[in-house]
Amino acid sequence: MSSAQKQFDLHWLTGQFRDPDKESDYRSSIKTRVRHESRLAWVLIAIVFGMFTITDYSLLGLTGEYYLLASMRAVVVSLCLVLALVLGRRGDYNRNRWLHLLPLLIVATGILLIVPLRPESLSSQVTAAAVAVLAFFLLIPNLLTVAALGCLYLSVGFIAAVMLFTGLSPAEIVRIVLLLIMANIVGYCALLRLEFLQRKQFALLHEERQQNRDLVAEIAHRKSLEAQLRMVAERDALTGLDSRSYFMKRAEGLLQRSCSEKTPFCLFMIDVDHFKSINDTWGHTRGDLILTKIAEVCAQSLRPTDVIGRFGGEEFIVGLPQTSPADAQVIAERLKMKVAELPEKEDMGDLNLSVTVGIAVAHDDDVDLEALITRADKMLYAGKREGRNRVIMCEQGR
Ligand SMILES: Nc1nc2c(ncn2[C@@H]2O[C@H](COP(=O)(O)OP(=O)(O)OP(=O)(O)O)[C@@H](O)[C@H]2O)c(=O)[nH]1
Repeated sequence: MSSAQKQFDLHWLTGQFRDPDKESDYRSSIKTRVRHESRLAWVLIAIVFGMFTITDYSLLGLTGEYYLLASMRAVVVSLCLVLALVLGRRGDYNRNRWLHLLPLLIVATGILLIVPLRPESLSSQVTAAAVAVLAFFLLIPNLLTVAALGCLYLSVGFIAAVMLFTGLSPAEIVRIVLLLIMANIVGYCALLRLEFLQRKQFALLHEERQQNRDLVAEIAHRKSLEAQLRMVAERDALTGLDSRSYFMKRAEGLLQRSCSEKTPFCLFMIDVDHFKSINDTWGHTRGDLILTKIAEVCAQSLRPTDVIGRFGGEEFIVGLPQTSPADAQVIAERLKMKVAELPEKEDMGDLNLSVTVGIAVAHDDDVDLEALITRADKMLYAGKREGRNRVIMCEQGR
């Protein structure tokens, strides 16, 4: 049996969940309904019990016996109304289970007291007792165990009262016993079935809610995985800049747009000079830090409309839409200067941190990003050849 099934396993005798926590959850979930229905049931029972004073009057008249009976009914009715009020506010199968038993005992006692007071109307009292047993089980909201206790008290008490106060023959008493046993069995089985059905319904609802919660959690998990995957695909893990592929995608779009809007577009290839010797001298961790700082400086110096990515190793790539060649030159010079002024290199002795920048300018009908990159790359290597730490722009006429 799976743990979920075990959790919703029901006791065959009481119809309750075997798992106390689950049973407590169920009882809490029906608390409001139980309070409302209990109040209604006990008000109705008080009215019905009280109305029998009219039949008592027609049978007995205004005799001492009638007054005794009427007073007893008045006490029972008052107690039922008080308990209806209390149950309406504090009724709870979890905490005040025995409060639900109290009105059953009071009404049962009322029924029992009628036996010695009016032994001549025993046949109608037997019917009333059997009906009361069924009502205890089926009409008054209660736990099966509590209803069964109330009915046991009524049935045993009724048989005892009959034996003590009516002088019926043993055969007639056996008939009454059988009738009450039958009423108890029918009521018990019906309420047991009801308890099973209600708890199974609760269990199904609970399971459905759990499945919904699992589904929501699964969706959130998948979304976060998707975001992580997107992050891995779009971002360079070391610098946080666009990855090469994501840069290409974005730059492609910007280049197309510049072409259709006939606005200038420039591309930088930036390479850190003598980076191998930085790694060799200060180690790869320091080299990584320098790369991160250069990336930061570059990203901060650009406009939000520009795109920057890590092209590979110690090489960065920048796309600048709506930027004239003259402006591109100024921006590249500024980037170069800012890298040279990086504070991170201050404790690195005589390190002269510098970058070489190759710039390519897109022409009006130039939509080939790869070709633009190749041109910028050529400028970059021209700059390297010419001694590094410089900005080289390709000739306007390709
Ligand atoms: N720390 C670090 N080093 C890297 C990374 N990617 C590439 N490198 C190193 O960068 C160095 C690049 O060296 P080269 O291609 O010879 O170029 P260079 O030394 O910068 O010389 P020039 O480009 O000609 O000025 C290599 O030693 C790579 O191992 C990285 O992510 N972190």
